[in-house]
Amino acid sequence: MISFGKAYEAVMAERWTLAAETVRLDDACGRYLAQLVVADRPLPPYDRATMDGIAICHRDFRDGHREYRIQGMARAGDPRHRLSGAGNCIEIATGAVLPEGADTVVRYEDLLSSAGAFTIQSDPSEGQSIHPAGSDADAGSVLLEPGTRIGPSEIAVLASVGVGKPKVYSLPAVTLVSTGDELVDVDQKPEPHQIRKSNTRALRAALTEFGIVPEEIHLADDPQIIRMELEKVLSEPGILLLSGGVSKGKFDYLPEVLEALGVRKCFHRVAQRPGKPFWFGVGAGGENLVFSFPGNPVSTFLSFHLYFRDWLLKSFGFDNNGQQARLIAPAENTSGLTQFRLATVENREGTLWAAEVPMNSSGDFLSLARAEGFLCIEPTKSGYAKGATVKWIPFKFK
Ligand SMILES: Nc1nc2c(c(=O)[nH]1)N[C@H]1C(S)=C(S)[C@@H](COP(=O)(O)OP(=O)(O)OC[C@H]3O[C@@H](n4cnc5c(N)ncnc54)[C@H](O)[C@@H]3O)O[C@H]1N2
Ligand code: MOO
Repeated sequence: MISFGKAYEAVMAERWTLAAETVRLDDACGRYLAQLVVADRPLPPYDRATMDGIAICHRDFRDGHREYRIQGMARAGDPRHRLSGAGNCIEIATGAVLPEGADTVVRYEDLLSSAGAFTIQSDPSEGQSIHPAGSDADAGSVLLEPGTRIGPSEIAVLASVGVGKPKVYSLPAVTLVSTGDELVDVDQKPEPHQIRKSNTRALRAALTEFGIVPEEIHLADDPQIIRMELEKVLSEPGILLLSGGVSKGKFDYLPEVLEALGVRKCFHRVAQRPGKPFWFGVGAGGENLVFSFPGNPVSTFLSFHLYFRDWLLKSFGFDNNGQQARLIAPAENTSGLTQFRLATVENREGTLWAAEVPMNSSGDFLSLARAEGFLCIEPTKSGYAKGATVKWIPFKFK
């Protein structure tokens, strides 16, 4: 059995080379950029009016002009207009190009309208209500770095500079494997001695965060079938996420079958609770990583977030190991195992404060729905005072 720290390091040390592919912009949300994105022109590309009103030359105002004759109307989408002659103005819409010869915009609220003219009733400053060309970014400047997670705001940036098919990191092929003769599908009515599969459903849902659509198989508790099915999955590169069948039961065949199929065991059993029987290995040629999670629902769920999610983020270039929370109440852990305890958090002035959520056992998946993440409580003789800072593994995001 190895320590949690060593197990975590061993998983994170596994490198996975991510290829790149292009996707449609509308399919890019949640993916990770594999290219540099630069401004194709200054942003904004022209001096842009930020108010509806009139465009004037401020010198005219300084020279004492208060009434301005309307020379025309600049709408958003019009080519640049030209303002000429002292005491003239051009009406302008928000988003329109500032006319040549104008340097200031005065909003309608500060104007008195009369036939063919506007009178300024405020004291405008030179250059007001203009978003100057290039003030957000110069042409050629870097807007997004490779490794950036593409969210709605990054989509806006990509769209604005004309990247309609961004290059993103390819997603690893993932196969979800459920094991056990007691399991039936969600749409089946379980016999009294059966339960519905929930682990694979939860992991499939968790994978949507990354846009990963996994393959799925179920293995009956039969070593021959397990071997045959896993051999097929291992013949293609990819990640296997298994749940169940790795502890010490008479029907827990996975560790021996995986090794017989040439998957090198990196470790089996971690000094942690839940999740102790976790088995992790690397397939021949390094083309498969096998995360064989303990079957108890909380163990599978925790192990996925603790190991697989951080490993995947690391493959995209992120170190996700730094999240912390402070304990609302004192805690103890003299078990000698790293304990992961369910909790909810409250953000108080930028600091997360965590309150533990009771859990009956690692079979109590209902408790997951009441919590927002796991606290990592390392074993210690001295205990944790109220306010102590510990590692925090969130799985719900407000
Ligand atoms: N003698 C020992 N027994 C056990 C030990 C041990 O160290 N010595 N460890 C215990 C711990 S800790 C855990 S966790 C479990 C893990 O066992 P397995 O990984 O072999 O998992 P299973 O026995 O197949 O299943 C455990 C439990 O979870 C349910 N399960 C499994 N898959 C699903 C699924 N897809 N959806 C919903 N529920 C699932 C399964 O029905 C079992 O109730 O071993 C302890 N035993
Ligand atoms: O991993 Mo087991 O979950 O400690 O119950």
